[in-house]
Amino acid sequence: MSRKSSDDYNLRSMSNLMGERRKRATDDGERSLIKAPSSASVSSAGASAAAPAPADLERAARKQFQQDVTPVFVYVLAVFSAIGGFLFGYDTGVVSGAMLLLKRDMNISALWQELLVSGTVAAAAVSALLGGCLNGLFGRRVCILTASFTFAIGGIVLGSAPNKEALLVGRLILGLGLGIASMTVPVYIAETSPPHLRGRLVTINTLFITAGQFTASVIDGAFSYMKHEGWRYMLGLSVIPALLQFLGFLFLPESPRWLIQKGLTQKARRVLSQIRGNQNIDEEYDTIKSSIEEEEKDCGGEGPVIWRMLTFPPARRALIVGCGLQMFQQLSGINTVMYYSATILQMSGVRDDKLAIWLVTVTAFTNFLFTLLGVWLVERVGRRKLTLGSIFGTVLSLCVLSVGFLLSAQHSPPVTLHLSDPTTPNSSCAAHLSCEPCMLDPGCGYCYQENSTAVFASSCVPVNPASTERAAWGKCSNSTHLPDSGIWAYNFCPTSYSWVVLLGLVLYLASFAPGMGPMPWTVNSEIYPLWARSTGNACSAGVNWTFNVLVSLTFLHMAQYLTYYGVFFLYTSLAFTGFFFIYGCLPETKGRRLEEIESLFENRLCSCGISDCDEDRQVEYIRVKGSNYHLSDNDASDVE
Ligand SMILES: O[C@H]1[C@H](O)[C@@H](O)[C@H](O)[C@@H](O)[C@H]1O
Repeated sequence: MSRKSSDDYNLRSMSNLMGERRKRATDDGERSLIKAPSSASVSSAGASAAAPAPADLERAARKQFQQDVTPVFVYVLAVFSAIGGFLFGYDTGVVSGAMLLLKRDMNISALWQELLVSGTVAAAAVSALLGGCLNGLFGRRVCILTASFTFAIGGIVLGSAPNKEALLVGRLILGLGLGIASMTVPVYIAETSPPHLRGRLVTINTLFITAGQFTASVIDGAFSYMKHEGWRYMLGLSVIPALLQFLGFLFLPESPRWLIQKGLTQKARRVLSQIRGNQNIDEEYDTIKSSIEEEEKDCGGEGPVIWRMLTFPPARRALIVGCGLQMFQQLSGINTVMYYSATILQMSGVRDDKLAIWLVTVTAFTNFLFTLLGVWLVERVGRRKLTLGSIFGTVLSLCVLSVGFLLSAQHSPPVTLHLSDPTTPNSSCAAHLSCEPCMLDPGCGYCYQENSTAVFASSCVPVNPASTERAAWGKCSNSTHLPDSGIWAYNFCPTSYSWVVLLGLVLYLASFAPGMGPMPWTVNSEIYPLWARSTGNACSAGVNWTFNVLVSLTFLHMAQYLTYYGVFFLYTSLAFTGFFFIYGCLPETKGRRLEEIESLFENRLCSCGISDCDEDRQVEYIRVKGSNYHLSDNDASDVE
């Protein structure tokens, strides 16, 4: 029934619109569009020479339809929801700067640092998975309220933490909020947006993630000047946006789709008309309702949702696409690149720590700017082309980064003075012959002086157990840089090829941020049928967080065995594999109603089969299935 009613809805809407359109066609371009038939359409429709092409009619009608349905409230919902994205970016980004101060104030060991950073991400992975059940049971609004409340509590615990144990508790609480927010917000935005804006509004959530990361880097920079306790402000400030979102959501409505699914139809009707402003919502409401009823009959049988998804081919294909996208997003190394951008900048000759912190702000801002480009592009070029173009650029820029690291390693400066270690005689540092192996050894660092000749012999010396910012002994052990002391390079090597790495970094952000950054979230919010949406998003968000923690935790260890360029070549090959996955599996979802998208995954060709997935084939497929805006020959005369 729903396919039929969905067609009726689309045809009726467009017929009405076309009628009105003719009356008030003032725009010359569009008037000629309606009047001028294409030869192809004439022959295909078998109509007279003056008849408009169905595709042209559809395009004009769709454009008008879209202009008619964009009330401001839709943007208000999206922005308040996307504060969840802001907190995601802020809380994951701020910790690197806070850690520098915490190391000083609380003398935190390397293990505890790792726990404080990765504990949050690991907790997010678990709570994203649990978030699926919570969403199904209590709805999107309650989940967003819970997440913002959790963020606020986490921020308060962190800001007032008396010791490292309390810090860990605060970071774990934050992680719980992060997981729920990351899977709920895109779903809520997608379910409340009109189809023609859905991609853009969901992508705003990722824009807010990058805005949160940028703000975190600014706050890190500003509070790094505080002698003591600056970390309290850095970690505690997230309470403000969390409370803002909490208060906002006390007044914002539940997703109408969830309400209909739960049988709360009167309320759903009220909410839908509130969201759509003064539009007539009858047809949209009927279409959603009948699709949900049909889905309920046709959703893979009995048992837990995840089991039904795995055994029902269209839902299983959607799940593979959704989780695959999130996995390849993280395997492309975004968080390693962001996290190590300070190191990359130090390689390029930035020696001043404070300046390096501020330059990280520039990296974060670049990420934000290019995500903004993604917001602009997503409804113009569509999800598929944007993601493919983005991952292709990401592969190329990862190649540039890897070559930069390779050249730097091959021209690594030598160790000219091999000192025997007075305090730790068994240290491996004395054995390293050049900076590269010395820097990759976690126990050692390279001590040198810029442009020095033999006067200042460069050496590989053990790191100070209390702080990686100094050597255990020798010229680089002094924190107050004396005129004859050296430069301490703990995780980088001086190189004249740093410009290649810097170029790679800029290209990477420019390619990754518009597509691979936001599209996995956007696509996941729209590809699952309603009965599987919470679970599908929970799984894919869980995959995102799991690979996030895996990639960040393994980077340094892998670099020890594979070197920096080895690891970046590995990311290159993983991203290259991702390109083929996306090429073969990702259908175009632009402009379709959520209820139509499921049918894209009924087609084996266009979802994880052979790579033949171009838009024309999809359009044809859906036309044959009779579930799209496309007009058949008869429909064209209806519109006339
Ligand atoms: O989409 C986001 C975004 O690209 C962020 O910059 C990144 O840190 C996240 O891990 C990712 O999920």
